[in-house]
Amino acid sequence: MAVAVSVVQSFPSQCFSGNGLRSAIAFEAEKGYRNALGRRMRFSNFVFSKISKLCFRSKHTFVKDVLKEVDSYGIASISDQSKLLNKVSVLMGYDSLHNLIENERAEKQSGTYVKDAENEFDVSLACRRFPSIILSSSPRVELYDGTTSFTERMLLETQSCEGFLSDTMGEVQSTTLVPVKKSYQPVPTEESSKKVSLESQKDAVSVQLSLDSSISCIHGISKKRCHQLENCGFHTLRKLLHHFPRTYADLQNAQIKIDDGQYLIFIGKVLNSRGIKASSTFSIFEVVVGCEITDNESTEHMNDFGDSKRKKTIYLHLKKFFRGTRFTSVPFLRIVEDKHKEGDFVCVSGKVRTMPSKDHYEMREYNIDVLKDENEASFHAKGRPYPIYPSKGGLNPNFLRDIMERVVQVLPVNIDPIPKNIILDFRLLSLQDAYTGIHQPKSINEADLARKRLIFDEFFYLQLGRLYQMLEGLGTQIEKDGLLDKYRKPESSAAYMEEWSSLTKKFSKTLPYTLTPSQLTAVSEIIWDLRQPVPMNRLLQGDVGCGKTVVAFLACMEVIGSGYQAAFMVPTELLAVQHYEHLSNLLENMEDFECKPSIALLTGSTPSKQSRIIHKGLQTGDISMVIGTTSLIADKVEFSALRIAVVDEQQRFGVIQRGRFNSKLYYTSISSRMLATNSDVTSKNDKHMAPHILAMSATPIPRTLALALYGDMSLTQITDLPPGRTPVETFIIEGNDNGFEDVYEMMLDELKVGGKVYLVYPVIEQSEQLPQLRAASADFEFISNRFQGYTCGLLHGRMKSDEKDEALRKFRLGETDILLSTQVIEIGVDVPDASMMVVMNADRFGIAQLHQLRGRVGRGVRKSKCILLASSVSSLTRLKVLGKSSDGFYLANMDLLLRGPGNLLGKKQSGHLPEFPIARLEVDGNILQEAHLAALKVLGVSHDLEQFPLLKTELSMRQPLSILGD
Ligand SMILES: Nc1ncnc2c1ncn2[C@@H]1O[C@H](COP(=O)(O)OP(=O)(O)OP(=O)(O)O)[C@@H](O)[C@H]1O
Repeated sequence: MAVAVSVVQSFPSQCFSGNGLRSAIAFEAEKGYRNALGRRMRFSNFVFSKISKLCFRSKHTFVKDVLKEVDSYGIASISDQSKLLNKVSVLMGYDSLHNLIENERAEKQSGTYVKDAENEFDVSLACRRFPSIILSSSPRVELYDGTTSFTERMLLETQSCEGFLSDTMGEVQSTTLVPVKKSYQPVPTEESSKKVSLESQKDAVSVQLSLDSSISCIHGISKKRCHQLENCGFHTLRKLLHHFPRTYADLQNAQIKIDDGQYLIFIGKVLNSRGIKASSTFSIFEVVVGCEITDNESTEHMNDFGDSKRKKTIYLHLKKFFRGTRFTSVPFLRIVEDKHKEGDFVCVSGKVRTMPSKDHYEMREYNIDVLKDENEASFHAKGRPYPIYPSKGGLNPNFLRDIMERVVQVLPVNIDPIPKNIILDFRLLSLQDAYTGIHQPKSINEADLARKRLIFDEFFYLQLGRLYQMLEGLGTQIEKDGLLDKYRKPESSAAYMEEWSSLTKKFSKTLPYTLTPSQLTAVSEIIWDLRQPVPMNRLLQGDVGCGKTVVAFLACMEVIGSGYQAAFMVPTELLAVQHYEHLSNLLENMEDFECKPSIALLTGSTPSKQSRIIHKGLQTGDISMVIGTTSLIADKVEFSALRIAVVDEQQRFGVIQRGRFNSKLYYTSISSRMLATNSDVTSKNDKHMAPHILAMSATPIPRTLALALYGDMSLTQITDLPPGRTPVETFIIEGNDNGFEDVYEMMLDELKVGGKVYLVYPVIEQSEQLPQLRAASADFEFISNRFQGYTCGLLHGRMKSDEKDEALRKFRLGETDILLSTQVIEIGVDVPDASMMVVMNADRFGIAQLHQLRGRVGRGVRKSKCILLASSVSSLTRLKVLGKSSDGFYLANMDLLLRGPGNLLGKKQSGHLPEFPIARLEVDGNILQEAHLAALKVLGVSHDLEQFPLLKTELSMRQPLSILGD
């Protein structure tokens, strides 16, 4: 008997459910036995092949025995043949051979017979054939004769309903992880069955299960389901568990008015339950729950006692559908019926669907909890968050919820790689609790805590990985400790350095203005960093026009003063030329001719002969500083001693491009060529070192984002603007006929008093697809005619670089009064006396982008204005934020919140932003900071993570370690 028991459990009927086999057996039993030997042999071969093909554990003793018997079927006696067919029928989920034959007949007669795998019974058809129980109008459907056969009892012994019920739409495939019960036990109640199976699973699996175990080890999952999950990319438990709920339905306690599709929670009594065998492979389970609901708000129907609450009873029809012959067996249907007995007090939550009969509602996605007594109701009535998963590959949401529940229940406790003290210090949930809390929360608070822990993990491993790689690149323990210290206290990581090199001092004297306090602090911080034994990796941020360029120039002078070289990389040729001219002008004013550094401009448009000369000069060290575009990082550009690389508008470059400078190493022992310096930059050790990197960002990046993008960068911020700047007056106007007329009037007024106007367009040419967009080229003639007596210029990305330079030069020199441009001027263009900007179709630009554009005016002492023309009334609201604030950090934060990091950073940069499946940078900044601290803490204890092998493994699982900058 024990053998039979284990077999029933281990070899699900699904393996034998093909109608072909059933028909063959039915035919053989009815017509066969007396068949000719050859025919019987053919039948036995057929059965043999079916069983061996379908049964995944054909080595099991019982199956081996069955196969042996099948093999000798052709020569067996009639009674043995009959016994064997009976055995195979039972294995197929039928009560007996007789039952199999009946089913075959019934299905053929009812016309529901479909060949083999096509035997899919339509749910709606089944529902029509077996309408819901409408109390008092239809009696309880009795489908069974009430006798429980021996085989049924066997099934009762070996299967708790739980396995079946949770795999609502699939058949069960047992795994070795579940212990087989050897002796008869009473049918367990729901509570006890759950407990026993959970504990035993846990014990059994804890040794073997890990987050990266295959999903096939989930108890009771069918092969079909397994494939389905794998096709959706859920190959491991981790992958599956990381399919997080999109949201949680806020289960409301049901009120008098119930709308279709609402997620509600009800307390009520089971009035009826039934299991229906709709076909040989399809069954329906229905529970009817009667709930009394009150209307707390209504005061209309006062009763005799002055009770203002209206009450009524509604009926919930909870339905589940099962596919597979095993689920149509009498014992199974009995068990599911008995799970919810008449009179049971239950709490039901889920999505309601209205039914044609008044006050009757159907629920197909639901949770049901049997309550001990009425006292428990108040606890449940508070509502449990109901996870709603993002759809994936057409997976049934109920199935997803069920499978998550099962996985969560068997997760071992010891899966957490993060050390216990970090968990305690940062008040985190354990990983196991976090997975439970996110998929099966008892309250929203629990879901929040779980979410926090999982977000923490996303950030933590990112920070840990980055810091780990940086530490690996450093030689000594002191350097490593120094680096960690630096990141531990970012605010005090740079000391104020008053002592500048003589070249830096001389250069600062050539400036036509005095540096603002914030510029001074920034220069000093950078100079301090330049003198550290580790390469600097610093991000210089500041609002538009705050004067970052000069700070970077001063940093370059500091290294040039000690005999090293500097490179200044910008994203456009326009900007390279502008910076080159700016620096050349400043250097011209320098009195001491002797120490004047030689500078060069290298862009894609530099003639090749001149490029060769520049390459040579950089190689020999004759050129101290080069300004250029990405041509600077070309392999053929070799430096004699590159000590600092400034990357302006660094968000326009990828990590790889920035990282390329790291390969341009220099030897720290190089002798100082500029003897005038008294700085102490050079180290005594003769070793090579990567250059210092000073990145500059014009789009202020919120601290959170900066940390996520460049967790390895120190931050310097310029917080004030040069004196004399008046805030740009911003107008937000709807771009209709009247709006344009007003704007043209304002432009005329500005031009009359000698102002210069930028007109910014979203596109160069008019497009048929987007006729509402104003185009720069198309408008040129119109604007020229409209503003006769004033000259117009055109600037856009499709022009040749010398044409662009020329257009900008003319505008700067006042040869043109109006510059029609696209967003090419957004970055870095500096024409201090430009006093007005009009942005057409301003809603096409992001808030941070508009702030950048607006920053092109108001860069001098002239009072400036910026007019944002909205394409429609609806877009006015979003733009109004620019009218209210001129703080770039605030606006960047707003943009981050409104449009997310991808849009704020632009395509290129956001491509380098790691993916965070659950975290949202715009709101989870504080968790990122904590994760950063935690990573520092861990690495502080063990630089190479040798003391935390689990963390190291997890880290390499999550992000294969790669060399920085590549
Ligand atoms: N301390 C200062 N006092 C007066 N003017 C200054 C000062 N510092 C810089 N400037 C001037 O302010 C203008 C803007 O400076 P700069 O181009 O360096 O700004 P930026 O921060 O790079 O701005 P953007 O991000 O818009 O490119 C320049 O014309 C520069 O000469």
